[in-house]
Amino acid sequence: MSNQTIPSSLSIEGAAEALAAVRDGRPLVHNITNYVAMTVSANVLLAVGASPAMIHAVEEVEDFVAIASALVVNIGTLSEPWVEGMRRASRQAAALGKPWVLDPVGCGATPYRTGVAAELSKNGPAIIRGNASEIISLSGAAGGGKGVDSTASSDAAVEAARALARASGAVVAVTGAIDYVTDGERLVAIEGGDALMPASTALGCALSATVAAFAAVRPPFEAAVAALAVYGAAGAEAAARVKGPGHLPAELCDALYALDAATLARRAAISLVEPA
Ligand SMILES: Nc1ncnc2c1ncn2[C@@H]1O[C@H](COP(=O)(O)OP(=O)(O)OP(=O)(O)O)[C@@H](O)[C@H]1O
Ligand SMILES: Cc1ncsc1CCO
Ligand SMILES: [Mg+2]
Repeated sequence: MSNQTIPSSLSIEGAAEALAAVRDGRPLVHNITNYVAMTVSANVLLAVGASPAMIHAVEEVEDFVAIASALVVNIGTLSEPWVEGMRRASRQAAALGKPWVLDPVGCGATPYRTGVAAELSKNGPAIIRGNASEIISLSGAAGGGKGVDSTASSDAAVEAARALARASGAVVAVTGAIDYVTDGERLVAIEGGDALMPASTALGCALSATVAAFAAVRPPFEAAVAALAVYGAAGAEAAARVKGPGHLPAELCDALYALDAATLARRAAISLVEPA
């Protein structure tokens, strides 16, 4: 991996500037997310400097999208009334030109979940963020997962991510030991985080919400790269302070809140993989 030719908007300095733009702008982020992730996602968004709202009623999602700066749709604990809210919110975001992020939680685990994720992916998400199993499954490739935790490495999902980006028109972020962002042509790798992170539930969901906050202040590709670098740096910083996964979400919020450019540069790295 080489970052000799990385554009400044995709650099660590670019990520620090994007974080400053989130803190300055305090974007209102509309979340349709799962019961498990709601509190940690809201706390992570507050810690990063955004303003979260958890709004899923079919009766109000379109009106809320109209006042929000970005939307995240996470299918973690889906049921039909929620899915209808997801449909309406995502269509409204696309119609109003507001960025929305799809987190296809557990895609591949059941036909219903896979079908809903595939349907929503056609509603013009700016970014799709998932773990390796979810991205492999949503791309239509064989080898998707069983539940909400990944059974594959992010390295094994890079080709699926590229295919999904081309098919959906979205920027695709696939996370794991190394995070990757692709628009079907460019491929960027982000190093950071810690192996303890998957041992604490919904940190990926809160990451997708963070990606939405960055998409409110930057174009999708830059937003995804910056959000992953910021989150990876804060995750590594937090993991160094805890004895186990229990306090990781709280330490992650503290690390996001305090994150400065020097810590970001020390704890995360961004490299342009393609074009080489
Ligand atoms: N082995 C690892 N080493 C370093 N960081 C990791 C590792 N695995 C995951 N992460 C980090 O954890 C965060 C969440 O990514 P992950 O792929 O675990 O999401 P997820 O499976 O969707 O999580 P969840 O469904 O529990 O919300 C990302 O910032 C990612 O970089
Ligand atoms: C554990 C769990 N189950 C449905 S959503 C969720 C949060 C992590 O994806
Ligand atoms: Mg997830």
